[in-house]
Amino acid sequence: MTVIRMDGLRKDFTVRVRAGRLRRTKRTVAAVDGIDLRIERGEMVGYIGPNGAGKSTTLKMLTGVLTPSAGTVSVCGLTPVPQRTRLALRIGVVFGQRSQLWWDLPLRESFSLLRHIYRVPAQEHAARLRRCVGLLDLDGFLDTPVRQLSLGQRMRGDLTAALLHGPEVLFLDEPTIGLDVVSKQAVRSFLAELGATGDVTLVLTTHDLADIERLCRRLVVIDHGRVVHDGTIEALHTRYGSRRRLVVDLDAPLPSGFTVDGATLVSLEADGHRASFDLLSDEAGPVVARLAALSSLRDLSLVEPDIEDVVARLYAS
Ligand SMILES: Nc1ncnc2c1ncn2[C@@H]1O[C@H](COP(=O)(O)OP(=O)(O)OP(=O)(O)O)[C@@H](O)[C@H]1O
Repeated sequence: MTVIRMDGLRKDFTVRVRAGRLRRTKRTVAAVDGIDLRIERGEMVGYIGPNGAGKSTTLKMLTGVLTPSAGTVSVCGLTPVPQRTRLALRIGVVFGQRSQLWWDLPLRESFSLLRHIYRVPAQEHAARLRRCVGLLDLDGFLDTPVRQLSLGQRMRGDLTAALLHGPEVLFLDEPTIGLDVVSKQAVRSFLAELGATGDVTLVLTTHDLADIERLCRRLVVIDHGRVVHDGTIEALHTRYGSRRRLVVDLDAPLPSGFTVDGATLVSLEADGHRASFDLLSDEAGPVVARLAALSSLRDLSLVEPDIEDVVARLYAS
């Protein structure tokens, strides 16, 4: 079932720019420039792009904060701006840089207020809260006022707050920004668990590609307001010719200019005792066997292609 539809979605902003010392003229910026996208129920989609690509503007149109300049958008069968109140009951929103919690209230009381705002039956609320408290380890700070929480604790609180009314779609804008490694892991594991149920559709924008690798099967990359890639991370690697790298430590040095079927030598170190090869196919076995026949192998490791590199190449192209 399709839960998010965008057809020719567009958002233009009019900005004033300096034209000489005193004069200013108006210029139109196409923040989102004709996006067509379908997202199915239960999908976990990474929505990424360089700074200013139009990610936040898209999320704002999906959540009913901004009216599109052209095109149509629907989330859970609703049109976000005119049906914003109804939509709020069906979606959850987490902005890493902003909190929807009450600054002076302990977390527990913020959650209780949200229960009343969303009119969630007490039992349902208690069950969801129990689950979040368990998975996000909130017990130690449920009674602490939000202003005294660390960023990681606050983010865990915000995630819980976004889920207590049982949304069908969760929009996350930079959910791990500024978090320490442990909190990042906690947030990622929690989202992975949430996504694994298949009930919640997740749309995630982030500059941290480890979030995407951990969580998203599907990656939508936008640049200058347009979709430049829509598919799996593997498809992105294939498109950019990313190769797994095989690094071997050998007893005898390899001569420079050495060739082996199935791989390309990319570097030689330690007087030729350590060699790195880009594998030309998914199978490392035959190449390893050929190398072992030449000289005894002391050690070997396989390095997966780095998504950061691929995405940097995609942004640059
Ligand atoms: N309210 C606004 N008025 C004018 N221009 C805007 C406004 N909001 C966004 N823009 C412009 O629209 C473009 C897209 O901005 P947007 O915030 O959606 O990008 P983003 O992909 O979320 O970037 P970032 O990764 O930096 O958050 C940018 O050129 C930005 O300057």
